[in-house]
Amino acid sequence: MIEAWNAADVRAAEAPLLEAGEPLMERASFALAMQVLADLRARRRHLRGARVVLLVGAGNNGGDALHAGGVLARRGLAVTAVLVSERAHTGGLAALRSAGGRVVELFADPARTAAVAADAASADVVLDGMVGIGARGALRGPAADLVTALTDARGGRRGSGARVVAVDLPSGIGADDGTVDGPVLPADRTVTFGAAKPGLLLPPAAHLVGELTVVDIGLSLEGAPALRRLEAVDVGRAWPVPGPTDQKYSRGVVGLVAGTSTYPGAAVLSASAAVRAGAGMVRYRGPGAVGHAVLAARPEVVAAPGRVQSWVVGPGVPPSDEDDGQHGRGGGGLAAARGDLGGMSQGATPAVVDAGGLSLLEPPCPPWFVLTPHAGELETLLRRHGEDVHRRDVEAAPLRWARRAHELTGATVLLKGGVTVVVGPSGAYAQADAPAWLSTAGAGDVLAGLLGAMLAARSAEVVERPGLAAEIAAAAALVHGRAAERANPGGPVAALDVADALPATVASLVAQA
Ligand SMILES: NC(=O)C1=CN([C@@H]2O[C@H](COP(=O)(O)OP(=O)(O)OC[C@H]3O[C@@H](n4cnc5c(N)ncnc54)[C@H](O)[C@@H]3O)[C@@H](O)[C@H]2O)[C@@H](O)CC1
Ligand SMILES: Nc1ncnc2c1ncn2[C@@H]1O[C@H](COP(=O)(O)OP(=O)(O)O)[C@@H](O)[C@H]1O
Ligand SMILES: [K+]
Repeated sequence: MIEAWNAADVRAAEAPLLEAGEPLMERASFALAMQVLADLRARRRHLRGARVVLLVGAGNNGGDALHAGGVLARRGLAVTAVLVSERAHTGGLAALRSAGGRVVELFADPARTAAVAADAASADVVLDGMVGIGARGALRGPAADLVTALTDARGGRRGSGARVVAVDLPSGIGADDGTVDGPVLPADRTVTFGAAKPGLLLPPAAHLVGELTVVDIGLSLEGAPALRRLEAVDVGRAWPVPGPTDQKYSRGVVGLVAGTSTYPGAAVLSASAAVRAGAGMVRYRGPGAVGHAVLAARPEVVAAPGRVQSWVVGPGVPPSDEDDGQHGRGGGGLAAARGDLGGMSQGATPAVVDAGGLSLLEPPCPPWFVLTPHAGELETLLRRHGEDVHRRDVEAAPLRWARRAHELTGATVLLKGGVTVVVGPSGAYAQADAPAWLSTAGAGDVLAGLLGAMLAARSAEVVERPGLAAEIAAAAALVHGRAAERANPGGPVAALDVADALPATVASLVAQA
């Protein structure tokens, strides 16, 4: 698991060590230099003569870059520091100069910005040390102009020309929330110190981080992290592997309220995913014609009422304001979902509430209800609660708005997207496991069925431990993303293929753990 800590927590953990005279900056910058050397060795035969440009701001982030530059210059690399501010870390500057590094005072001669950017773009490595966790707001002044010019000089493409290594974080991102309010230089790698910061894991900033390296500088961080990211081993270890005394009811029954005559496919996809994820049983409850389609695809599904350990409500059910009255026919669709959800809020059965189910919610909900909106659906849900928010706001600050939805409803919220953000009563997760190929119709229905099966398997525990639903939801996002990758590595996937890849994906996660 990757744990990410807010800037204030990192500073608080640094303070006593700095007071005790621990050389934190030396540790950080040495590790940074070693990472740069390792990356260079992988790309060229000789290090001598490789060109490194440091972009250096006024604070300790610039100090890290300058000290690392000193280490690299001593190894024979040609290092140039570009100062974007009048002030620069004194010790770092002295270290670089004594190692033979050059210094360009860009702040004193802004007309040179384009030329400096062109030179940096053709170097082997650019270290972005303009600001770290001490930044206030978007980059401004010469730093902002240099980033804009350098992004132009690289043709806007990451991976072309100089390799960009961000020091602690790509300068200008919101360290705690991943917001991007101005120019930011996209990194190929980010070397972060002490602990990951939430902004490195959250979109939109997460897309500018590249490969993430966390350097241990000896901080002891206390309390709960601001954000977590599950890794394969966490999910494999927690997977409910059946034992010799298990039977279908102990493994969990998923009740599926999904699909209408207009959208029967969603029910098929959710049912397939729940069956393929190892549910003990899947019960379908919905319009008869849809039930026939579900049974034709998955004969394992049972269309009779009975015991249920988790509900999945809403895939393929249009929101209530689109309901034209036909969806309630045949004892299924919206009418069934509405009746079921009302009863479920009172009971103690976990539920996944997706798509049209979201419009039926009547908060307060228990934390074992997991809402699974995409950004557009979250906009609708939040606006119904009086928030003046648009989809673009949700996309610009997903953790903030997922958290708001959790506060407003009481439910656990899984916000779908390229990075899936989950917020529950004891913390938040950000999962980035899925290839972009997964953004295809029906993928969300598969996630709903998969999550339903995972909640059903640990139904009683999910109700007892308020934070568990979020952990399971984050795990479902990981499994979903990995199944998409497994279904067709590097290429397009269809939603049903993702469901079909679940058994092998789960087997490999369990085997690795
Ligand atoms: N305290 C320490 O000894 C350690 C600090 N570390 C480094 O120190 C960094 C934090 O250092 P600081 O607290 O000095 O802060 P930063 O270096 O992140 O930035 C602060 C400086 O940047 C300028 N600035 C702020 N916002 C700006 C903006 N929007 N546009 C342009 N310039 C802006 C201000 O002049 C300010 O002095 C961490 O990110 C990390 O890289 C690491 O070396 C670990 C140890
Ligand atoms: N750019 C992306 N990269 C990776 N996964 C994505 C991306 N965009 C969306 N997804 C994932 O694809 C799925 C789409 O779900 P959803 O929007 O509900 O589609 P549908 O309603 O058609 O099933 C979600 O699991 C989401 O997290
Ligand atoms: K930086």
